[in-house]
Amino acid sequence: MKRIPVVIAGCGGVGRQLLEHIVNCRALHSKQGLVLRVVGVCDSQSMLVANDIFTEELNDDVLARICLEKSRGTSLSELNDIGDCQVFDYKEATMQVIDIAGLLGRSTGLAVVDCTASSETLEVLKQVIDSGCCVVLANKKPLTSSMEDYQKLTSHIRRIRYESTVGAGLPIIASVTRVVASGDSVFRIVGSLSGTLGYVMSEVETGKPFSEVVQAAKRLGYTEPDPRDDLSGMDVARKALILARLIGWQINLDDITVESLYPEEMGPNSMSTEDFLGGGLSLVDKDIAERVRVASLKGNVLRYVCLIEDSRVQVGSQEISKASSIGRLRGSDNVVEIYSRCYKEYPLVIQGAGAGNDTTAAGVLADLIDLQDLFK
Ligand SMILES: NC(=O)C1=CN([C@@H]2O[C@H](COP(=O)(O)OP(=O)(O)OC[C@H]3O[C@@H](n4cnc5c(N)ncnc54)[C@H](OP(=O)(O)O)[C@@H]3O)[C@@H](O)[C@H]2O)C=CC1
Ligand SMILES: N[C@@H](CC=O)C(=O)O
Repeated sequence: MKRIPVVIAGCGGVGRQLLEHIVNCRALHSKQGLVLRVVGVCDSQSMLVANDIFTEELNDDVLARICLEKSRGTSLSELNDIGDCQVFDYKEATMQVIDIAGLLGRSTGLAVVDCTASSETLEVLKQVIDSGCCVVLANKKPLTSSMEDYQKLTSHIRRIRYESTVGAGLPIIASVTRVVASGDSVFRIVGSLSGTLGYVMSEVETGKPFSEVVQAAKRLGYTEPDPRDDLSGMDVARKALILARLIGWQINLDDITVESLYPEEMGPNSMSTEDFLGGGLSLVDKDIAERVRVASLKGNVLRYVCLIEDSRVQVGSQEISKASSIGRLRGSDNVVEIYSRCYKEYPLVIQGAGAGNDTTAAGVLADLIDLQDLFK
């Protein structure tokens, strides 16, 4: 039986769902000769680590308790009674992950999974890669920092997987990677890459207020922790940057033209997420409803589109024909069209659920399993 040690950073919607998938897939993985050993779990304040990372793991009862307590808003630092593991504060946690990577990198190997929405994990992840260990990301921020950081993280390309950063569980990164690896050159990528904005745009068409459907998208687990990351277009810009870098473009986030759906004075420096959702956002309702109405008079719909073409990346709202592949999208579905030498006239098209904890965590789990050959 191959035993894969795993540390999971982040036990919010995606991280908890990943823990549940791991436990629910025990029998399936066992048939495949695999065991995923969760040796550590972190939140923003602390980390739980198995007493002996070589021989022990956080057992399934402990993982279930973590999921339950985190869903109630409890911090991991309060779970001192959980048994058979140690609790570290945030500063120690960072060192713990680096130490575990150092120790297991020389023996069995280790996979560190980033299910946070934080930029702070980048430095640790670079060290994890340096230690010979693997990284799996749902978090886009480490890959959308400087070009230098990106190159460092992807310097051992077999050790990193990040399928869920673009299109959640959809095989977009895998497909683009295969196209590029075959020497086929991608010259255009166009799509709708936000589950939140896809859902919001298709729901406002039915007459619901924008502010109401944004709140629903948050409840459904589609949005980023602060939905302004979605509504500002920055989350789509990050996905676009990941794709552009994957096809070989050496660009940064500030090279991308991004349209925000709310005014700058409602940004995170001016109001809390609660105030934004609770009041600020409704000020945008009228404007969006009017844009939807005008588009509809022409047989069009409003969609938030990502375009990578001619050395330019732009993301923003567009009036688009109802009959087009993007115009037909409903709910949180994403669609992406990839044009290349081999897919010149008729693009390679990938479509399906593009957000949600279940599909995102499933994508992360599939990435983990994909790394199995690197473990002893
Ligand atoms: N939801 C979706 O549909 C998709 C999400 N993703 C990505 O998945 C990631 C997670 O999303 P989601 O689960 O919804 O987010 P949540 O806000 O629900 O959870 C984030 C978790 O990360 C923890 N955390 C924050 N900072 C740190 C840190 N520095 N070190 C360790 N842990 C930290 C938080 O801790 P605490 O509990 O203490 O606050 C929390 O447990 C995001 O990057 C998102 O973009 C990607 C594709 C789709
Ligand atoms: N907030 C994102 C989640 C996936 O990356 C989205 O809505 O697409």
